[in-house]
Amino acid sequence: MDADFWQKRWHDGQIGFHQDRATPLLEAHWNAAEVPSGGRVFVPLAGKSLDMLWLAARGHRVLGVELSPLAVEQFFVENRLTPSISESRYGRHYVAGAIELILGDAFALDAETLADCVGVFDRAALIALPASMRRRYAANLYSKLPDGCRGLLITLEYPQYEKAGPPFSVVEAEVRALFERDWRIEPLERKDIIDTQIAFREEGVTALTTAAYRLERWNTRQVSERG
Ligand SMILES: C[S@@+](CC[C@H](N)C(=O)[O-])C[C@H]1O[C@@H](n2cnc3c(N)ncnc32)[C@H](O)[C@@H]1O
Repeated sequence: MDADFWQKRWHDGQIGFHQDRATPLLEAHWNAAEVPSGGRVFVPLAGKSLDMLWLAARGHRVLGVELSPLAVEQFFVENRLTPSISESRYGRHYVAGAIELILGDAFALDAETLADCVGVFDRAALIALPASMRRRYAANLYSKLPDGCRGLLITLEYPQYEKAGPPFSVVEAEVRALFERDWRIEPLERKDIIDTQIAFREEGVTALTTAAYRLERWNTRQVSERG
C-alpha cells in the first residue's frame, strides 16, 4: 500500500471507495464529536471525498492531505472550485474557500502543520492501510494532532481471511490498542452492512460491519492523572 499502489488505483479509475455523497455516519454523528464550530478539521488520506465539502458547509475549515494528483485535481474540477496553489516542504497546497488540500504524504506532516486542527475525520483512511502502517499512522500522524482534538473514526470489520485488503478489517480491540494511550475512545454505532455491499459479497465476504467511534485526545494533564 505504498504511493505507487495508490497512484495506480487513481490512474486506473479503481476508486470504488469514493462515494458520491457525504458519509452517512459523518452526518449522523458529527454533532456527537463536539468539534468546536468554525474549528479546523483534519481529513487524512482525503481522496476526493465529499466529506470535505460537507464539513466546510457546516462552517469548519478543512485540511485534507492526499498523495494522488488525480484525486486532488478531480476534487476541485468536479466541485467547480478554483483553488489557489502554493508550494511548501509538505507538498503542493490547493486552497479554495475553507478547504485546503495538500498534495503530499500524510506521514510527512508535522505537529506545526496540524497544530490548529481541533477536529479529525477518518473514513477509509486508517482502514486503507495494512497493519504495520496502521501502527505507524497512529503513532506518527495522530500523535501530531493537538491535545483536546476531537473527531470521528469510521471502520469496517469482516473476516479478514475471506478477502485481502484494502479496505482492511479493524476491530474495536485494535482501535483501542492503536489509540487508547492518547485518545479517549467512545464507540457510537455499529451497523451490519453486508446486504448493501454487493462487491464484498461477490468476493466471498460473509459478514460486514461498519463502526463509528468518537475520538478525543487526552490533554497532557489528563494523561498524567490517569498514571
Ligand atoms: C481508500 S482511499 C479513501 C479516500 C477518502 N478518505 C474517501 O473516503 O473517499 C485512501 C486514499 O489515501 C490516499 N493515500 C494513501 N496513502 C497516503 C499517504 N501516505 N499520504 C496521503 N494520501 C495517501 C490514496 O491515494 C487514496 O486516495
